[in-house]
Amino acid sequence: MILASKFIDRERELEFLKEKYDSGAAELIILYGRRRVGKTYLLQRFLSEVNGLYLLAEESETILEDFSERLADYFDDPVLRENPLRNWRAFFAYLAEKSRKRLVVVIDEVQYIAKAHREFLSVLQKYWDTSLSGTKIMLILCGSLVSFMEGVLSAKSPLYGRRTGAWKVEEMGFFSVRKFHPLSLEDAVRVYGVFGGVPQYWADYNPNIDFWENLRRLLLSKGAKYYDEPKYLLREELRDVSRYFSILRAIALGYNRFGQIAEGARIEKNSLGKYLGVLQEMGYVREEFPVTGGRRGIYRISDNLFAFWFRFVYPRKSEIEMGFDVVDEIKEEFNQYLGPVFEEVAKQFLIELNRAGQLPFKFTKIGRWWRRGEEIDLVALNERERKALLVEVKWKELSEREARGILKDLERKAELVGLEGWEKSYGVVAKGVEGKEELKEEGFLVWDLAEFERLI
Ligand SMILES: Nc1ncnc2c1ncn2[C@@H]1O[C@H](COP(=O)(O)OP(=O)(O)OP(=O)(O)O)[C@@H](O)[C@H]1O
Repeated sequence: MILASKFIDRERELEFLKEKYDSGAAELIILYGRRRVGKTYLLQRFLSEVNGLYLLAEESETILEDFSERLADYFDDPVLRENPLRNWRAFFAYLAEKSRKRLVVVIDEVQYIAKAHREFLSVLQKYWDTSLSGTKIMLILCGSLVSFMEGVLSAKSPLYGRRTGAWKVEEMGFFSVRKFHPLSLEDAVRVYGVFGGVPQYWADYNPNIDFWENLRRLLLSKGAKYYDEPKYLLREELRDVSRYFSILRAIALGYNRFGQIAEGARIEKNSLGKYLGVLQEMGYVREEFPVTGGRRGIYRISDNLFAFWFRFVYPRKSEIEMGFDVVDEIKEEFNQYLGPVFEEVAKQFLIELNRAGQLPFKFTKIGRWWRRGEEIDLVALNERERKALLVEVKWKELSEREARGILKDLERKAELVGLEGWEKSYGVVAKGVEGKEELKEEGFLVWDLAEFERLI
């Protein structure tokens, strides 16, 4: 694979890999994460720095023959070329033999091997214990089936206790994916709302054409590359997706509490927990609690593409199939959809400011707060210093009057949070805020998109 010149972020991941490399000792690393999140790209980048062997398992009957060929090429071994490895024992024995010096071997899409060759992991375990662990190999197993990979990490797996490191590659944050294209911040928020922090989608986004035209081409027409993406991703991991579909659809429509979801998705309460657990493990759903604590959380779709798709695409599939353009219909609700998306972006923004020491105090916790119909978009706390920052987030241009109204209401709501005796600061984040400077002079914190721009 040829690396495009632009490589964005992933510093912590690269550092993790390099540290393991520098140990010089045998390392068995598990690297995993959602499809299209950039695992292969990261590993290719790492390999371009340290040199090593990249083996991609394909869904084929001839994985071992293919790997033999790759090994024969890499080590320029004519004997191996003539006599391909016959089983996984021979494969690991060969790697052990070659690992007297530091040798990095990446096996990508490892789930395909484990599916076709059930003995793969236990043979690896045996060879790890008897020989590989005493060599200088750095073996990286990479996979995109999150449920499978978490199984590999679990106590029941043959590799339990052997692995020397594991890393789940997560989506990128807004301020990272933003670097893909020179978009206005407003457009970047819209793209983030649809594609989240998944690099592959951003790489496919064309900044030279209009946002909605991009969606038509990538998502909103039959046969488009991501037209059926969530269905495809779920089907890869799960046998029967229908119940998961109902649950995701219910959450996307705004049924967030456990009981509401059961009702909306028409699923018995006593089996809903299991399904939600699986969706959480795969990273498509998360449970959120008020920042000040609470036993009962609300559920949200944590993958923006899923949130967008289940809200806007799935219910319009028959229109799209018939070739209708659904953009105008989606436009009507899209701004409202972006509300929570912008809250998430604002949260990441505050985290960046916090890291840079640009807030009145360092917070150690941030999240939403709600109780009995009242809610505050972002509450950042330092419990030891008893300091709190309370922030409302609005995806719109605010007049000074509106901003004042919001801040006043925030002061009222702050009384309900239970922060008596705490030092409190109040703030607002919006697309734009009229009278920003006056409000700041009065001690409020005010950020708009122009301030975001300064951070980047
Ligand atoms: N750090 C990055 N910087 C710039 N572009 C990236 C980065 N990571 C990923 N990409 C883009 O996203 C694409 C998909 O990444 P990659 O193939 O590594 O994903 P993956 O997690 O291996 O996916 P899959 O599991 O579906 O194979 C890359 O081809 C590249 O265009």
